[in-house]
Amino acid sequence: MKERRSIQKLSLQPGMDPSQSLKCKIVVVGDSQCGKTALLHVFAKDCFPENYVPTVFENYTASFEIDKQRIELSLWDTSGYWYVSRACARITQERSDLLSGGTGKCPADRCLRWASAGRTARLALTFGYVVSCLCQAVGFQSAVHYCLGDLGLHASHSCSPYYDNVRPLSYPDSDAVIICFDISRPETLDSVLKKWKGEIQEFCPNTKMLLVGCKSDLRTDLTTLVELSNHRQTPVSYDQGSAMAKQISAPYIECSAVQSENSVRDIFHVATLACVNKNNKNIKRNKSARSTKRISHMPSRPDLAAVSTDLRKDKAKSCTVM
Ligand SMILES: Nc1nc2c(ncn2[C@@H]2O[C@H](COP(=O)(O)OP(=O)(O)OP(=O)(O)O)[C@@H](O)[C@H]2O)c(=O)[nH]1
Repeated sequence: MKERRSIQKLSLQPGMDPSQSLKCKIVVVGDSQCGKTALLHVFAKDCFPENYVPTVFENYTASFEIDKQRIELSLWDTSGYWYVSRACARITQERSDLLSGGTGKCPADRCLRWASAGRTARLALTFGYVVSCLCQAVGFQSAVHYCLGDLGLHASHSCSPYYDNVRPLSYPDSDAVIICFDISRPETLDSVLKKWKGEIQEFCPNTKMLLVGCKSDLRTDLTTLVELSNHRQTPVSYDQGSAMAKQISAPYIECSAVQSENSVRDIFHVATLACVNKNNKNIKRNKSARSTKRISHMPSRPDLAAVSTDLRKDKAKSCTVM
């Protein structure tokens, strides 16, 4: 796991004691290719990643300064591949006809053979390739719909792929979880209820959630609009995102990692505030042992409580949240 550090834009105030800095752990989840890595990269590294590389795990560090208080952020990027083995198993079982003629020479056929052999982790990495082969057979939208379909409704942990076993390792001791979806792919918003809310409630039920609509620039992108309208779809509206956020009792924020660094900063600003407020509440509960199912140690951080009120004021100044 690589560690990246950035404090470029976030300097300590003169005279401030660095030992006073607070620590927050923020985990970022969401469907594959919805924009998690770009979000983190823009915030922590100040640049938009040019090439898409599927994430297994990445760990970033950055620091934030709010109202003269320095806050060290530990940022965890996770894999969005959760439906891979289900999708591929389903393709294997039901739709091998789509790939008929495959004698082992067709790459998709080989991928499916891997699936049959149970090499789901490896298969996950080639999932995009399977979809692209399906695209050739049945067209893009059908392939995507087929692979995503209503899998989430039926997904259970007993048949979850490799990444579903690995991702929960990120959750312990998290102060906030950012659930991302892609504004240009409505099905990724559906996954918030089908997948992410449940997973977070299982592994860290007391952790604050934030819902983030990524790629807001694509809401008005002509190609995106045409492609979606061909399938009688539209980009996710602000109101739809906001309604989902209400359902999961989370703040809602949108951003474009490609167009607006400020929108990305706002997200981490709000996430940091959520962490601080959460710890403040924990302290008020008299450091109660109401920790999560799999979190055995949640350090008490009285210093977080001290700045909580100021940070709330700061939030009001610079962020627009629900
Ligand atoms: N137009 C636009 N494209 C974006 C934005 N953010 C990310 N992308 C693109 O979306 C694709 C996926 O981005 P990632 O950040 O790697 O997605 P991810 O959620 O980390 O994906 P996994 O690692 O598979 O879970 C890449 O091709 C990015 O260039 C954005 O704000 N606007």
